[in-house]
Amino acid sequence: MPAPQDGVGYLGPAGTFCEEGLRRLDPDTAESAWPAPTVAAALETLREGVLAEALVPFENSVEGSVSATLDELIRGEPLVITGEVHVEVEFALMARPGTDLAAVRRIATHPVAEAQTRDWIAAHLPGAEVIPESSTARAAVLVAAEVYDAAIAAPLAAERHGLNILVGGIADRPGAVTRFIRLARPGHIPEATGADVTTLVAYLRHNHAGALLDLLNQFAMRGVDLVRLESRPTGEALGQYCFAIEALGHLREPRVAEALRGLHRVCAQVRFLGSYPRAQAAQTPVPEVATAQAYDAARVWVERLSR
Ligand SMILES: O=C(O)C(=O)Cc1ccccc1
Repeated sequence: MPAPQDGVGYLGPAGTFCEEGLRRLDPDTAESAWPAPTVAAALETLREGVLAEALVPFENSVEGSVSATLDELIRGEPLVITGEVHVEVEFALMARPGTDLAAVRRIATHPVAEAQTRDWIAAHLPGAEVIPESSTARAAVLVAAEVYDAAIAAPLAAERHGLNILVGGIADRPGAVTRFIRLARPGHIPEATGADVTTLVAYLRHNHAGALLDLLNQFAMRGVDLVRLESRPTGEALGQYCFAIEALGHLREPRVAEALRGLHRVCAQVRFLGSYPRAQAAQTPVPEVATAQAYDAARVWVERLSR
């Protein structure tokens, strides 16, 4: 199935957790959305201008970053995040009708799902081999095609691909949440809501003592709360890293804009990856000294002084 012009893509095939996320975020477009074979294919199609938007996994509460997505955002042509959705994932072991648990030798699944069901597999299927696939639903498709004995995927995938659930709820830590992000080409920034997050990638200018502290200070000095900081290899040489940063607030809030100006001064390079509403829509508390009014009053004061 080719990607629809100006449509929405997601990590497919049908029955992924990503499809569940899209249904929650945008039920109207979910029906006509394009199931991309990989995260990279979804983003490439978006960059080529065929798709208008894509929804891909970004982070999991147990496993951490989905590095395939983060690295694509760090390295490829710039894209921006315009929204996010959190999905509570439930893992089930599924097989073709007629297969019982004792016959399961080869299990396919996505690496994030494998990491969250490892203890269960070791306890219940100690001899089984686990094979990574590009998505949980792709694993289910390959079980239906008799390539593997069983898949670990969402119950929705069993429904979509004619499999039976052998055992449900097999997560080692129940209640894991995956965060999916909605991506577009740069050009549109959602309005500030007061409950927003800004995502960036920054490269330090010099590797001197305190370089990372200089970067962090840009946020601390402006009362901007960081909610994620992660180093990723730049891919250029061993020991060279960039930092993926997430801060509460929106580019159009003065304290965030000031922090970004500061970053621009102290960093070798900064890539803006979007300001968008948080999935948990609690309003971000802003210190009195960092409100838009406080910044405005300070700007007016300096302007007056220089007249
Ligand atoms: O493979 C999927 O279904 C995805 O959407 C990616 C994923 C895999 C495992 C946990 C959360 C998201």
